[in-house]
Amino acid sequence: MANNIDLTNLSQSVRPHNKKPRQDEKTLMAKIFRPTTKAKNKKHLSHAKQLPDFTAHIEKYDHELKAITKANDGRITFITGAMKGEEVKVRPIQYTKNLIHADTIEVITASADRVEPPCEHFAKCGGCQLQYIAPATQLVEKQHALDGLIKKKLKLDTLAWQPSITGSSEGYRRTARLAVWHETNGAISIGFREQHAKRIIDVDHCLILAPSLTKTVQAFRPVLDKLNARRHVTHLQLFSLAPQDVLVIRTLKAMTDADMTRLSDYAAANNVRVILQTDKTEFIDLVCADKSADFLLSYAIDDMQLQFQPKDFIQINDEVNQQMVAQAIAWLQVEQHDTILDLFSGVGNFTLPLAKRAKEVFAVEGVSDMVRRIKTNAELNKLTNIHAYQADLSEINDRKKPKWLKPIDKLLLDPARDGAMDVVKKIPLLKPNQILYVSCNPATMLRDLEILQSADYHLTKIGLINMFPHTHHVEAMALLEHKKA
Ligand SMILES: C[S@@+](CC[C@H](N)C(=O)[O-])C[C@H]1O[C@@H](n2cnc3c(N)ncnc32)[C@H](O)[C@@H]1O
Repeated sequence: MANNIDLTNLSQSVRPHNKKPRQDEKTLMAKIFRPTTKAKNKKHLSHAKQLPDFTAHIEKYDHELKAITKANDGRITFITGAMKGEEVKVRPIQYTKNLIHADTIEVITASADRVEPPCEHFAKCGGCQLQYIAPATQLVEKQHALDGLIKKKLKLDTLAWQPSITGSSEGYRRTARLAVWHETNGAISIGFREQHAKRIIDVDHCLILAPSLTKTVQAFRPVLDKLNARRHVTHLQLFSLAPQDVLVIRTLKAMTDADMTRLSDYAAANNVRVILQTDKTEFIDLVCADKSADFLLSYAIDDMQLQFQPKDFIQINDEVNQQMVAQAIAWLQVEQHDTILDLFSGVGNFTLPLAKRAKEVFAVEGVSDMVRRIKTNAELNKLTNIHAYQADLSEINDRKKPKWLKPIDKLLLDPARDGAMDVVKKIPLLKPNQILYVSCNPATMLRDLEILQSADYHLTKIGLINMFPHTHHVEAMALLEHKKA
C-alpha cells in the first residue's frame, strides 16, 4: 500500500538466522524491492512553499481518487481531501514545471456525498485518506476513473465490467507494521506516520486493523513501557491468524532475562505468539526456543493451509483475498487438462488452488525462500503437480531459456507495482489462450495491457478488487483471451 501502513516492508530481504543470502540473490532482492517510481519521482518535485494557496473547483478524479483541477497558471493540480463538484481552498505541497500536488485546507462548498470520517486520527494520520467519501462511492468513482483510462489507452468503446470484489470497509487488515516512536521525554508512540511528516502519531485504535490486533497492541503498551530494552524497540509487526495473533517485535538490542519473562507472561496472558526480531536476519520465537525453527505462520485458502514467514508477502485483506482467488479460478475456467503458469506467485496463494483443479502448475517467484515455501506448501497439501522456480521476472533471459518459459494453456500474473513488462513481451513464447492479470497499480497494468492487445489478446472481463477501502490504493483483475481461442 502506498501509504504509511507500509506493506512493502512485509517482504523485506530478511532471512532466517541460519542462512546467509547468496550474492546473486541479494542483488535480486534489492532489485525486487527497490523504491517504487513514486519515490523516485519525488526527487524531481520541489517543495512548494513559495506557491500561494488558491481556490479550485473540482470537476474530476484521477484513478486513485485524487481530485484534479487546473491552477491559475494552467498547471494540472492533484488535490487530496477534495470531492468532485466541490469548491475548495488548496495549499500546494510539491510541484514540477507541469503539475502541482496540493492538499485541501478548506472546503468552501461541500459535496452532498461528503461524509464524516469515521476514524478519530483521520486529520493527522497518513493512513486512510479517503474516509470523507462513503465506501460505496469510493468504489464507484475508482471504477469510473479506471474505465476512462482503459478505454482511452486501449481505444475501446465499452468494457465488460464485472461486480467488484469487496468486503468490510473496517477491521480488514490481518497484518500491519507499526512504528514505535520514542519521545525525548521517554513517552512512546505506537502507530503510523503523520501526513507529510516523519513523526509517528500514536494510534490507540486503528479503524482498518483487525479488532483483535488492536487489543493485542493495547495489552502490549504497558509491557513495552517496562522493558529494559524499550528504547531499542523500533517496530511491531502484527498478524491476525488462527489459532492466535502473532506479534513480531523488532528490537535493536537483545532482551534481558527479565524482559524475556515479561514477554512470556504477556504472551501467555493474552494468547499471543511473540517473535523477537533481533536484527534483519535473526528471529527468536518465544514459543519455540529451537533457534533453527523456521518461524512458520499459516493462513487458510480454499480449504488448504499455506505456510509463510513474517518476512514473506501475504495478501493483507483475508476476506477479499478468498473471493479474489475464487474469482481467478472461475474466470480462467480451470479444467483438469490445463497447464497453467502462475507468475509472481509469492508463497502459492493462487498456485495451490489452481493446482487442485489443473493438470500442472508452474509457479515462478523472485525470492528463493518463498519458492521453498511453495514447495513445502504443495507437500503439506498433498499436491504433486506443482513445479516452483526462482527467477527475476524483470529480466528474463530467453537465450538461456528457463524451464518454465514454454507454451502453456493459461497464464496468471500478479506482479508488484512495477508490473510485468518483461513477461508480457515474452507472450509469443508462452502462447496462453487466456491471461488473468491481477494488478495493484493501474498505471503499469495499462502499459502491459496495451502490449498484450498488440499481441492479439483482447480484454474480455475487468473488475475492481477492493483490497484497501478508505485508501487511494486500487487493485483490479483483468481477463484477456487470444483472438483465435
Ligand atoms: C503482489 S505479490 C503477489 C504474490 C502472490 N501472488 C499472492 O497472491 O500472495 C508479488 C510477488 O512478486 C514477487 N516479485 C516482485 N518482483 C519480482 C521480480 N522482479 N521477479 C520475480 N518475483 C517478483 C514478490 O516477491 C511477491 O511475492
